Amino acid sequence: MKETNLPSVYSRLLRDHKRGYKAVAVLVDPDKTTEDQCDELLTNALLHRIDYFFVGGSLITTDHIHLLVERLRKQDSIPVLLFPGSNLHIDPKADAILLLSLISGRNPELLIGQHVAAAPILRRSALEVIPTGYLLIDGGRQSAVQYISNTTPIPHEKNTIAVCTAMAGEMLGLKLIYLDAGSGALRTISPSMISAVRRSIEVPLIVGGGITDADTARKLLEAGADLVVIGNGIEKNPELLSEVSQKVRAMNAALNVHE
Ligand SMILES: CC(C)=CCC/C(C)=C/CC/C(C)=C/CC/C(C)=C/COP(=O)(O)OP(=O)(O)O
Ligand SMILES: O=P(O)(O)OC[C@@H](O)CO
Ligand SMILES: [Mg+2]
Repeated sequence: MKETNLPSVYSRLLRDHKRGYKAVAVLVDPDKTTEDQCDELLTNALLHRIDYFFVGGSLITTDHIHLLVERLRKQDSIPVLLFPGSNLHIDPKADAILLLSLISGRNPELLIGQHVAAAPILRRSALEVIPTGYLLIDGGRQSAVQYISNTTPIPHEKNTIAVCTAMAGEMLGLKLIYLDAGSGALRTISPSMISAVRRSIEVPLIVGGGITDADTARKLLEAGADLVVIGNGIEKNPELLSEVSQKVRAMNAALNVHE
């Protein structure tokens, strides 16, 4: 791992969860981001004090994930986390990897199979591995993850299924729960599902999919998410980054929780 003054990524997530700090991650899709766009995004993210970069996609067809990770890691304050669609998306230069297990689905390859193949590579790397229970929730249209993973998302309004799945993931030892409505979702995860899951687990909770305005980000964080992830929304409207950051910083200030 790079020499840095930051605590490890997971201890930062856990500490922030315990003190009620609300955070924002920008999802960088290697297929949709040129090197110039990446530099611009980095400048913007530093200016507006975004908390994390997630790098990944369900399918990556270009080969510059390594270049992007390298560029994003030219700074020390925003950790770069791999958000992999498969075990082909491992870059040893990132700070950490969300080792996703797709626990809402019943595809053994994405529950444990790919992890077996990835294990020796991860062990040899200096990447911080964060075991993550990944739940795909219906977001109103078929997402890339749903198609690629060949799994059925949890229905939008079935909070109990999401709660029991998240609890089982936590009991199995997963250190984060990620509720994803899918990239470009027409509707985000509902605040009621977020609060129900929040009340049932102790580990930090990540929520993403279909967030296109700052007020929605605020509502999902208020419902109990610790961290919201935004990809398409910022790709389509770069101003959203500063809007969300302002809103979330105001929330943290009102809660008297400091960066
Ligand atoms: C064992 C390792 C290293 C990896 C396995 C990873 C697993 C189990 C993944 C689960 C399912 C999956 C395909 C998740 C991908 C999540 C992701 C990176 C989504 C980002 O959005 P896209 O789906 O690429 O959206 P766009 O269509 O907007 O590009
Ligand atoms: O691109 P969006 O819709 O913001 O989704 C982000 C992420 O949660 C998808 O896996
Ligand atoms: Mg993608």
